[in-house]
Amino acid sequence: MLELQNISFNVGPRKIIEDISFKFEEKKIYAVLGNNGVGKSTLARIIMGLDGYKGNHGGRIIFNGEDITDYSITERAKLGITMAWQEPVRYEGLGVKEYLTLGKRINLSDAELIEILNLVGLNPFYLHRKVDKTLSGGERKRIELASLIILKPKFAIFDEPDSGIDMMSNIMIERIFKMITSNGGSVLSITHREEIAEIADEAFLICSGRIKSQGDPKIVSEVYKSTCDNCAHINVPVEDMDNEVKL
Ligand SMILES: Nc1ncnc2c1ncn2[C@@H]1O[C@H](COP(=O)(O)OP(=O)(O)OP(=O)(O)O)[C@@H](O)[C@H]1O
Repeated sequence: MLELQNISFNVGPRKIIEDISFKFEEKKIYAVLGNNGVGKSTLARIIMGLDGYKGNHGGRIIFNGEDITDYSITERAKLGITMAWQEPVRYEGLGVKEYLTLGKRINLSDAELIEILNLVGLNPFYLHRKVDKTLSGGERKRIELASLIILKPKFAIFDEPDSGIDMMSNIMIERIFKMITSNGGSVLSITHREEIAEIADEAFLICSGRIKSQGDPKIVSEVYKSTCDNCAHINVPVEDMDNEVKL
């Protein structure tokens, strides 16, 4: 469904991502694990086609048989490739209901909207709030999650899905992911938390820009715990690892 072919990404002489290939299948949940600075978010930005991360990774990205390597972020969004952004909510001042239904362009009843608000941990009262500065950061993020679910993405990336949100239980995160897969999408969740990775159907572990382990999330999570805690490879450029340079 979405295939990464030989993706590499350098910043100056430093290799951030080193020849990553991976096939994501339809309606599945994936998790990427890895310590700080190993290249997880960089990979997400490459998939999204963000400025500075498009056309300079040497590989190809294929989505449902279409080569989207040179597509802009907007063209990818039109195909349903999306990301839960860290700095959510763009339309200040709109009512939550208008915001979630894109100004009523998406036809959803109040009952359906309330069900989605409930899924992200907000009570029905929020339907009558405004998307403005009176919302807390966590509330904004939950509303952004609700809007992402409503858009029925084909490929949704969550960078630390619970960041900035208290009381976002694993069960809640799992329900959000499963709602997306039941609508026909796939999920890629970037996380440090093994228990969130274990929600996935398949996980992979990145170490210094390379896939170090992939497969059953419980096994990948074990590899993560046993080899990445206190790892000296955090932020070490790949070429240094190759030369076994000690920090
Ligand atoms: N455009 C860029 N310019 C300079 N350095 C970059 C750029 N993009 C990524 N990096 C560097 O690449 C490395 C990997 O960054 P990335 O954000 O992908 O890490 P991560 O695995 O997501 O880490 P974290 O868990 O801390 O979010 C970091 O050292 C980062 O500073």
